[in-house]
Amino acid sequence: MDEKVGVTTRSAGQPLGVGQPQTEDVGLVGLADFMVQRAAGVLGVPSDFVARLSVPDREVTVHVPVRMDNGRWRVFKGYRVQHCNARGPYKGGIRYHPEVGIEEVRGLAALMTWKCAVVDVPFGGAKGGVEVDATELSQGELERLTRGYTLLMLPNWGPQTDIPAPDVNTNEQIMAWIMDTASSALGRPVPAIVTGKPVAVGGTVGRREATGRGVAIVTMRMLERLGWRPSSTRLAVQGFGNVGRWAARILADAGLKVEAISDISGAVYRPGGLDLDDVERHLRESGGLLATYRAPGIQHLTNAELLALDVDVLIPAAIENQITSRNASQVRARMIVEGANGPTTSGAHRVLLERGVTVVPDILANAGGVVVSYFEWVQNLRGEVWGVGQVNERLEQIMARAMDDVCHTAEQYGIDLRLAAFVLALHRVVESLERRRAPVEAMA
Ligand SMILES: NC(=O)c1ccc[n+]([C@@H]2O[C@H](COP(=O)([O-])OP(=O)(O)OC[C@H]3O[C@@H](n4cnc5c(N)ncnc54)[C@H](O)[C@@H]3O)[C@@H](O)[C@H]2O)c1
Repeated sequence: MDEKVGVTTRSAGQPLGVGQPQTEDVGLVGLADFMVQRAAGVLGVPSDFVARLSVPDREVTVHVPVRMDNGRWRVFKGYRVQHCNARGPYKGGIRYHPEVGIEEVRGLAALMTWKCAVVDVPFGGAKGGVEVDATELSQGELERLTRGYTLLMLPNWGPQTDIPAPDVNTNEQIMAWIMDTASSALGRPVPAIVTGKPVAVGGTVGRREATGRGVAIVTMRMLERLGWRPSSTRLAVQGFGNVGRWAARILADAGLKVEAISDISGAVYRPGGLDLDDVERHLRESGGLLATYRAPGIQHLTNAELLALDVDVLIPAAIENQITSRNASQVRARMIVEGANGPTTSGAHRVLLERGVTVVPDILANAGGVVVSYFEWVQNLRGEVWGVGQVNERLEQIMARAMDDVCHTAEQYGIDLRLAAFVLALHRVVESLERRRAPVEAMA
């Protein structure tokens, strides 16, 4: 998945950037708005330019009629927001959620612009959503909804225009339906119109683990910068899903001691390190949750206790708003790598910085998914099929370079890594807009 849900503090109709956070605990989108404003201050970007970037290029609302299994029609509301394509085609996931709304989609579309710019892939930012509780639909209804939404959005999508991907409650199969619907409508195969597809229909190897691998790459890079030895670094990971599981596994393979992991049922902790193979075996065989895992030396904790464990690195990789101004002072890790989107609120971030904790921000740390989406798009456009070694090697190069760029920006301006990531992203977007519209004398 490319992106997942966040919270916004904007009120209806209010553009991005106007609603500066007033409260201590502003989450994902509100915090991003605020960071863009601050980044503009650091770079001296004029307010009219920021205002221009505070609203999306295009917002499309569609009403998708779907014949339900009982023969009756239902109409679902769907959105696509295209924020900015200064650096390349719009790119961003589609989420199916009953509470998805235009404001949330608008905020997340802008975040994609910044995320793609931080890792320097040639995409702009977009996001889509359909107001639906996907668990209430049969597979047939879900397929008809997806095909209907795709047909209505097709005038705005295309390999060089806007390329959707999975997000909350959408998956590889839904991307395959999108690709199939677009290809049928256009009369030719267009795999590059969507990423996150199954490998059998033009998806790429390495996509599933890409975000967790990216988290692991930036973590290792940061350890190197700080001079910490992997073998004496203790790690706790909140969330053992797509992102957390892969990050934990790859970092354990790199020699770190993964002492605690958690899922929605709670956390398991073993000082000295968990046997992740044994945990995986348990999850596979029981089809269950971590709360039922038993092994010698294992302690069961709550998620809140995991966040406060005495470890060196904490990777929150579950959901947003986990580290807030209420619990930030209890965090004992010296480094936080944000695998999830928006796990740290604005108030918490301030507390952590005051305490000298290094926070590797989400728009950098979890960008591995969109980087490998970019690889999928490139393979589709060129008719190539890359091996897993090539995908992982190029992912490593891009994530490591982005980490270095963000650290360099932080040093250059004497700012924290989150602000540095936004400064870098804003700089890249503004530069591309300016060069595209530069007057003749700027070419000298
Ligand atoms: N999957 C991606 O490619 C990707 C890309 C970028 C960002 N992200 C972000 O990473 C985070 C995790 O995504 P994922 O794809 O791994 O999701 P997932 O659904 O695969 O896994 C989520 C994990 O978090 C746990 N969890 C859920 N609610 C929890 C709670 N209240 N407390 C503690 N644990 C809880 C779940 O049990 C599960 O282990 C999200 O914030 C998502 O937006 C994911």
